[in-house]
Amino acid sequence: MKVLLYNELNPSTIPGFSKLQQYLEEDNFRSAEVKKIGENLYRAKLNQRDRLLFSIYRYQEENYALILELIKNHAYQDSRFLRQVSSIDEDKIPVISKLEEPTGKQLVYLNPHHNSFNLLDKIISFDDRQQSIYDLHPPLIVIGSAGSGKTALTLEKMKQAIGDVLYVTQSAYLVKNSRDLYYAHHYDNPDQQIDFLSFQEFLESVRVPEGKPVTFQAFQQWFGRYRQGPLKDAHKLFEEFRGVITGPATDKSWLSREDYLNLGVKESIFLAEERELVYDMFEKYLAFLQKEHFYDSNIVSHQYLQYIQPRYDFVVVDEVQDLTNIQLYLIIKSLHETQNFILCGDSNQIVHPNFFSWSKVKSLFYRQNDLQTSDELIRILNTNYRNSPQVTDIANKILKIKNQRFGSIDKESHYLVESNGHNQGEVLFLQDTTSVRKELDSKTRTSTLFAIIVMTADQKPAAQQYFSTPLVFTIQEAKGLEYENIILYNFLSQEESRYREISKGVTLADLDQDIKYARAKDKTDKSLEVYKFYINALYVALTRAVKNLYWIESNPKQPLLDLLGLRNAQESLQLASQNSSLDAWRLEAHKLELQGKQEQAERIRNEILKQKTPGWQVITGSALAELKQKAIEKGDKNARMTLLEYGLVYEDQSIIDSLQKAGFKAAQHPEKSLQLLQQKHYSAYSFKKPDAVLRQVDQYGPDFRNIFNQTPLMVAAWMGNTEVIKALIELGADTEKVDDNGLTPFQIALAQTVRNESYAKKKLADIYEQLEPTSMSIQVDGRLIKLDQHTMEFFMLNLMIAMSYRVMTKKRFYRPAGFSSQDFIDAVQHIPYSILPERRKQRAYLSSILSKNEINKDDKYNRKLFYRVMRGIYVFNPYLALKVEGEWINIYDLLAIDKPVLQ
Ligand SMILES: Nc1ncnc2c1ncn2[C@@H]1O[C@H](COP(=O)(O)OP(=O)(O)OP(=O)(O)O)[C@@H](O)[C@H]1O
Repeated sequence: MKVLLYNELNPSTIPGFSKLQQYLEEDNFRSAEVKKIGENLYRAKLNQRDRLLFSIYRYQEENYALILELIKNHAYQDSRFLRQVSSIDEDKIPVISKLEEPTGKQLVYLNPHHNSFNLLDKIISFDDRQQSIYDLHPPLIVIGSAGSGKTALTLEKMKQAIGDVLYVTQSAYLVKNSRDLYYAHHYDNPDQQIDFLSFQEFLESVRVPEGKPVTFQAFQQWFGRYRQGPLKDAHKLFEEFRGVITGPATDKSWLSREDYLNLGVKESIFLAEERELVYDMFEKYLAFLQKEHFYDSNIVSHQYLQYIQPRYDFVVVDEVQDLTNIQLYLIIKSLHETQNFILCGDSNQIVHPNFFSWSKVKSLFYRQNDLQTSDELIRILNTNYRNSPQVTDIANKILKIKNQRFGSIDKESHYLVESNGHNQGEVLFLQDTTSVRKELDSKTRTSTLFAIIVMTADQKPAAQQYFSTPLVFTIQEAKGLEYENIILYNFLSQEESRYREISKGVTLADLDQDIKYARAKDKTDKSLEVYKFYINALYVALTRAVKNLYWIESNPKQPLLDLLGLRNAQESLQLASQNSSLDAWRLEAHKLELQGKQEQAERIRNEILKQKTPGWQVITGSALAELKQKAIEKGDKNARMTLLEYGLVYEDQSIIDSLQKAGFKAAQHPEKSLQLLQQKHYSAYSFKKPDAVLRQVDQYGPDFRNIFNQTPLMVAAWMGNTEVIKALIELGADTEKVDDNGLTPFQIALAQTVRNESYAKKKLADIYEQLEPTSMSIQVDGRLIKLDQHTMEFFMLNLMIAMSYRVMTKKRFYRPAGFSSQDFIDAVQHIPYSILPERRKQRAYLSSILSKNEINKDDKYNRKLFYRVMRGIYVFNPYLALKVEGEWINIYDLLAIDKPVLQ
């Protein structure tokens, strides 16, 4: 077999590597002393002490050994790839003499010219073009179609950066995805400090703006009042405000009326005669923002130019085409050295007319600095790793038509795409007949692998009339999604005249030629921007299909379809029935929710999962106040029992005390009552098998609240039920919800760890990673800081929250109450090595984190988490706020503990 090396490894630092390499190449497993120690994980022996860890993959009928890691001195516990394997007794594992059969693990692509590979969530071998970009120094602009590896490449490139690094993009979903890819397989780089932020978070990290960001939904609601006027299209107006009036200028918050009226025909989506009215509306919009406490991120970006300080050594901006000039400008201002950036994006994917062009981006940078010439700055990726060649072929034809008809928007936006071809599929062109619709609907309605895309929200009802799947998207919603199969429903027939206009004058012979850089044929065409939207929309819609495209049109005889080679529409089709499990649907709902696609997620929950709202009353807020009154003042026995249970669940001593005082007997024996409580309410969580809990989840969804306002994940964490936790996480249970004590499931598990040695030793290692949120958003000095899960500050803050109730209560007689290093030492003593290595449990280390993050300490990385009340005693910074379920809340209010007064 061939041997490839992970790019982070240096063979010259691996003792005896060449000998071992030779053994592996000769398939001589015996001499290499290969042993299988995990799922597709093998170790080979370098010498008495050191081991090499590798995986075996196949590519084009050949086996490859992919060397992942050097294990020094038997220290398997430090391995990035073996975290879940608690201990390895090498002597008990037999040596494999040869590889028995093909491993079945296939690589998508392998570059024959390289003997190393990169790794994110999966193995990546860069193609030549990717590799050449990977080898370049910033500044760089990476342009490429959807699925060409822009994100993968830039993330790998980011690993080379040193110092303070920012990854920023518009979509919060993409941020989370990229962060998870970056740290996949426990990647760790001590030379960098990275912020993964959405643009909104980036703004908040400069200063948390007052109010909430204005959303299209809020805008649309407000605009509804003006529907009677001549301007009818809320979306178009919103785009004009954001993309034209507030977005482009960097020297003012918005264009004056005069500037706006004087814009050229290609700089606005409204006709000259409409602009007065548009500007009138814009002024009303400004008043609306102020009155309703919304903010427009463009306007705020401009205001923030006065506050922004250089603080990053390296910046990556992903999907840059979704940002406006002023937003990008603000980001650049956060760099110490202007050239240390990578931008990536794809202007063919713009489905809102924001007048983005690469030349504008370039000129923004040139104004900043004398950067290199444009050709050096921009690199284009053109192999597509996502779509089938059949889909890519149609996508390329669309790019050619766009180029022929409108010329190149700029030199950088015209390129064709090659398919990597590992996914084969087909494009089916269908007539919009009853039989086609029925066949498609009946065979795909319960499949998560089929989605329908229409152009606008107005067209959704027509599609929904015939297709009952919840997965119906407008083009705006479909951006960034991908499905194995896409159904395009009357995409052209609904807008026939526009698409006729788009294909006007383009001939089949034109499409035979290669794409070339050219100006538009008709330079005075006023509607270029509008048409660009339609052609981009089509491009985005069909490139959502990973494999197959089902293209249905009521009028299949259209010039554009002709050009695409779609001529004889089938009037019927036969499909095999496609069904997805309920679990697959649950995951789909979860994924869509994370991406902000509430409508489809709700429909899945209501129509497919048939989730119900629980019939019981949840005790929280006013219901708790009523219960207290009924129990204590009115002496109602049932109420007393329920209140006692509530008090026990939340360890609320004041409730238990008051019930004792009121003479309620059960309150005299809390231990016994706790046992009874568990039997009564948590029996489903006491079985190893998760079935009983999952039956409830089937009914109410994974995040329903029980009567004590706990989600299933909180209870499972409390009980330490590993299997239930795993099952819930697989179904997408939310790790960031909080209970009435303000604790997340992760903090509940930490609290149990502190109080229970066996929980710490036996349970925690299995559930820790599942429960741990990827980050925690805190606000200090009016700025957002995102504490990533792998920082010690994240751990200490969560632990302190988990202990707060007990420590603050236990010590309430000592003044002042607070945490000492000893509290932390006690708390972490039984935590397994895989979670917290010994060096991080040392007093000196724990004290250093406390003191480094004390509000008055002068340290660049001071997160100002703690306030020192006296020597060695710390409490939370009284001004610290946490983002809980989207809202900022002061930590003392969240945990309902007394706030200290600052000296
Ligand atoms: N050389 C490669 N070998 C194998 N897989 C690759 C390679 N390059 C990229 N991929 C894979 O292709 C998929 C698409 O890559 P990525 O998400 O980085 O594309 P993108 O250009 O950022 O797409 P989009 O614009 O849709 O976000 C990913 O799963 C990535 O791992």
